[in-house]
Amino acid sequence: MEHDLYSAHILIVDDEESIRQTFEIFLTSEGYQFVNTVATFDQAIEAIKNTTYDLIISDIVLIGPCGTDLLKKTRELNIKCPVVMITGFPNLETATESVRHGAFDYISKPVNKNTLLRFTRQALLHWSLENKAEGLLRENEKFRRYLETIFRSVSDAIITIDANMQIVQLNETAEQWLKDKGAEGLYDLDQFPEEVGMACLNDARKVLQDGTEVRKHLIECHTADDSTKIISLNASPLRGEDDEFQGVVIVARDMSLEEPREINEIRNRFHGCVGSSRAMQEVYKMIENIGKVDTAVLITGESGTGKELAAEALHAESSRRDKPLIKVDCVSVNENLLESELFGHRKGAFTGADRDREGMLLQADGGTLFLDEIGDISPRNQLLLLRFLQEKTFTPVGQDTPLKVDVRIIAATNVDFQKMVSEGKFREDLYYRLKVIEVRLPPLRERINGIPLLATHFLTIFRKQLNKKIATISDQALECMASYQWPGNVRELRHVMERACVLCDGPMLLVQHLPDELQNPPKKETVLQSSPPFPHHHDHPVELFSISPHYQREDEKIINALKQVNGNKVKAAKLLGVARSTLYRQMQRYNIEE
Ligand SMILES: Nc1ncnc2c1ncn2[C@@H]1O[C@H](COP(=O)(O)OP(=O)(O)OP(=O)(O)O)[C@@H](O)[C@H]1O
Repeated sequence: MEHDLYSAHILIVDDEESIRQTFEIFLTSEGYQFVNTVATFDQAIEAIKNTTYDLIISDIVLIGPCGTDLLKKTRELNIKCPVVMITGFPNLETATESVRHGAFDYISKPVNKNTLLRFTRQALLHWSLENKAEGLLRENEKFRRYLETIFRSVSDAIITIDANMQIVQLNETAEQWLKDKGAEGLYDLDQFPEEVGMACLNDARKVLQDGTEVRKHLIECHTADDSTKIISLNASPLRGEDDEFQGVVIVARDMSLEEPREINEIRNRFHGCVGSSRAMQEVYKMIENIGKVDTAVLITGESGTGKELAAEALHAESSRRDKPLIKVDCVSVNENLLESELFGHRKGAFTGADRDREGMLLQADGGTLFLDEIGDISPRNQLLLLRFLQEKTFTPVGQDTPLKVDVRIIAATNVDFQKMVSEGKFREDLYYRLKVIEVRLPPLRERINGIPLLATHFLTIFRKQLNKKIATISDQALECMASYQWPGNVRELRHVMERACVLCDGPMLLVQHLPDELQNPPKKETVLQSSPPFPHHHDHPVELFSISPHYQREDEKIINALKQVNGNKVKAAKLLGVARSTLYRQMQRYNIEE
């Protein structure tokens, strides 16, 4: 903020040269970088038209039209920056009058340095706060429009009812459900098919009484053409700012339109993503919903969690799917070249620019631009990107006129953005603009239920690639995968599976084919390995190390095997299906005597 104040543009208007000079010196010596001075009303108007000023300081008395005329003219030109008047004693009346006309304040002559600096600072602080408030308003408006788009575009009927059971709002789908349209804009629950109207009324009353939601109320609805529809209703209380009850929102879904998978709800794949964990179901649903709207999206998640795959899925879910998806890895492009890479350049714009170059934004016109590792871009590129998001226009390096394109931006990062913003490394305004919609990809350790499916997916890929006959993965190997922390996430799992497939020559992928760090998970987690790690239903967190009577403890298993073969470790290892080295390690770990 302090820093911004000094880069403000200040215009001094005074017909006395000595005053102009003194004011300019006072301000520039304080650190203000852009101070311009003019002598007359006409010169001031000319200056205002050429430059956007943040503050105008004008003498009331000028040769020709006066300072108050200048004030009025600026307002006519829709310039809202603060105007401070300078006045001599006889003109005090005019000065107070000008404040009534919208001047920020006035200073009486003679003006000393401290007074000038104090007024300048106050006016600029006020202006900066006002701009910030306006920015927030604009953000709010954008968010409102975004919600409205969703409200309009969803295929569920959304009905809002006030505390008197009167409909206050319907979305388009709900309007289509009305059997009798009635007078424009006036709706009643009676206008819906009878069963729907009644169910809405009853659910709304229940919400009103208990103050809690009614979820998945399934009703039959008999239509005019004698078919039966199944409608699922959800009713939630609508509360105002101070939590007081304002009504009920009912979301009704025609289940007969649903694809069977949505009733069943678990999806194992979504575009290129594989994963059945609950966390990934949320991600799929989110991508499906936001694919349809055009807002910028920020994908966050640790390295290797599938951010690029998510961006591809988002593009495929959008109406832009037949247009290009252009990907830029912001860290792999040289910082200085990124600007021309994104925005393009004209021949001769810089040394080495020997011909015009079309930037990625232009290539993505009509489609999507995926900016990977956006946290790493320079402040200048952050600014240019912000401008593009605000205005949808950009200017290639070395060109005067801006170009307009229709491109959706999807950005991804694996760094803690909020921290970068608070450390001043990333622009807050750009951050907020990007994060209106955020898709967070959970790290692999938070979705261990999905590991068997992913591992099998990679097994299928590499088995084919390497021409192997590996049919499956042992439960113990899966247990090791479940208790590992996966710093490299799915990418690391992919590598682990590739390596294991190379090493494995039998029909089953075993613990011995896994890297050491997976075979030896941290001590506390290896005390017991008993129940199978993955229950058949995927939607409950897995209890990895509970004791089950059907499974022997690992140390007992080893002792028994050793007993059976009279302590012969080669034979015992074979019996247990592990490498001899693994057996030695396990014996050490469990303190089993030779
Ligand atoms: N859900 C998934 N299903 C199948 N493969 C996946 C999944 N998630 C990630 N992968 C695979 O893991 C690797 C890394 O994925 P991706 O490049 O999308 O991750 P990222 O989050 O963009 O990584 P980084 O932050 O390092 O750029 C790729 O080979 C990708 O195909």
